[in-house]
Amino acid sequence: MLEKRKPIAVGEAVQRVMEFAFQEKIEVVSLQQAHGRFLAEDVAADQDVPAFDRSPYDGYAIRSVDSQEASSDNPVAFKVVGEIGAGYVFEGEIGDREAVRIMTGAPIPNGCDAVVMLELTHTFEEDNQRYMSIKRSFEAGTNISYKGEDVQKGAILIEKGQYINPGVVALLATFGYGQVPVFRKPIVGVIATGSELLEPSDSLQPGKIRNSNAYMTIAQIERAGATFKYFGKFSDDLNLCIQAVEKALQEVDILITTGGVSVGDYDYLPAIYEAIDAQVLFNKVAMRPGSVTTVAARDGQLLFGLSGNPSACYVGFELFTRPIIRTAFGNKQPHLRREQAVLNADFKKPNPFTRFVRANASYENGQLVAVPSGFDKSSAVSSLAEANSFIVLPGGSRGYEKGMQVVVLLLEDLQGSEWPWGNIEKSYKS
Ligand SMILES: Nc1nc2c(c(=O)[nH]1)N[C@H]1C(S)=C(S)[C@@H](COP(=O)(O)OP(=O)(O)OC[C@H]3O[C@@H](n4cnc5c(N)ncnc54)[C@H](O)[C@@H]3O)O[C@H]1N2
Ligand code: MOO
Repeated sequence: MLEKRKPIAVGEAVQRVMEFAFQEKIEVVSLQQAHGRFLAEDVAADQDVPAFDRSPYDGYAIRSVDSQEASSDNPVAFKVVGEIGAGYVFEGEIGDREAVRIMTGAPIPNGCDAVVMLELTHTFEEDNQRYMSIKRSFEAGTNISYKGEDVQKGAILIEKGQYINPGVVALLATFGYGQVPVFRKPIVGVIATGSELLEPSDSLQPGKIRNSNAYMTIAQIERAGATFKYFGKFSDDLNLCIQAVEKALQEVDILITTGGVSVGDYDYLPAIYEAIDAQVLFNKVAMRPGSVTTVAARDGQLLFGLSGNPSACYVGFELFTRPIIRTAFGNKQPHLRREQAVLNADFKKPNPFTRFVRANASYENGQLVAVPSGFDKSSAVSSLAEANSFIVLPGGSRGYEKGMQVVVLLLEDLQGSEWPWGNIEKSYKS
């Protein structure tokens, strides 16, 4: 049994977890299913884009040399010798003062080197022949989208590990990826423990509370990009919990439990880890909230014992579980993005341990400004909805004042940070 708990630094705890980073696994999905996934190989351009010189406008393709004498006093007429829409190729040859009617996206006919926008032309017919005239000259290259002007063949366009956003989907489609290799999502199991727990649609009863952690954690798992599997809530019964954990471990890559990690009579997590022969990596971290966060490993699987207190559970997930999920996606920056911000409110609580204050960070006059998002206790649920960041307040101080420069960790920024964040636990004053 775990008796004495010695807190370790947050940085040390993160490192112990990261040593269990996954072997990346790859699967192939259809392009329609690729959004929100992480690309498992570099995408190189195997063709130029555009693949041929093309017209960016509806108008007439001409040889610029034929337009040189045109002016408002001296319109020059061109014989219209053909028409070409997007998707077709003009096969003919064009001669002196001849033009081809061309649509946006159509390839520039051989011999032509400029496109005149339709609005700048006048058309007429003579002897059943169509003509168009212009009142000014055009340089060679006017209104031509050149082959390769967007992307040149051979360029690396997207690197392995990149999050697939709608723009990446467009590139994948452009380069022929009907099927896309992506990193497999780890399956993260969730078990809530506590005899006090009701499910969200249950009516409240004396002494009971609704289980918010399981659903919050499920949402965090999805935000991190993984798949969840919910095994339900279990009352504080050691044998039931051991069975539930064993069963869940057969079906998941990572298992999260919430609650039962402290020192209460019914806090069974330490006993569960012992019973299933899991190796505890740490069971106390010098942080608030989430000091009780416990992580264990068995046969390469990680078990996250997150706190029952909602804010502590939330913070434990973001600091320790999220980066493990992100490394499974080949992400070299799996940790929350670190930024500097101005603290926009006094924070007068003494800080024995490094504090991760749920906060709202936004730009004001080009400066990132962070303000605590509500009630600051590890039991708080109300401060989470508005939180898009954590303000990091290193331990060993009696409080912090409005206007100070602080480190913030951004929760919703897809572009993470590398480890180390830098020593975020170091006092701001020294
Ligand atoms: N004597 C000590 N008591 C406590 C210590 C300590 O060091 N010595 N640590 C405190 C700290 S810090 C925290 S954080 C909590 C952690 O407790 P547990 O993680 O063991 O969680 P529980 O005791 O099961 O529950 C704590 C709290 O959270 C509520 N809860 C539990 N599950 C859920 C859920 N799924 N959804 C919403 N809320 C939940 C539960 O009812 C309790 O109120 O321990 C301190 N105690
Ligand atoms: O684990 Mo607790 O969150 O330090 O309050």
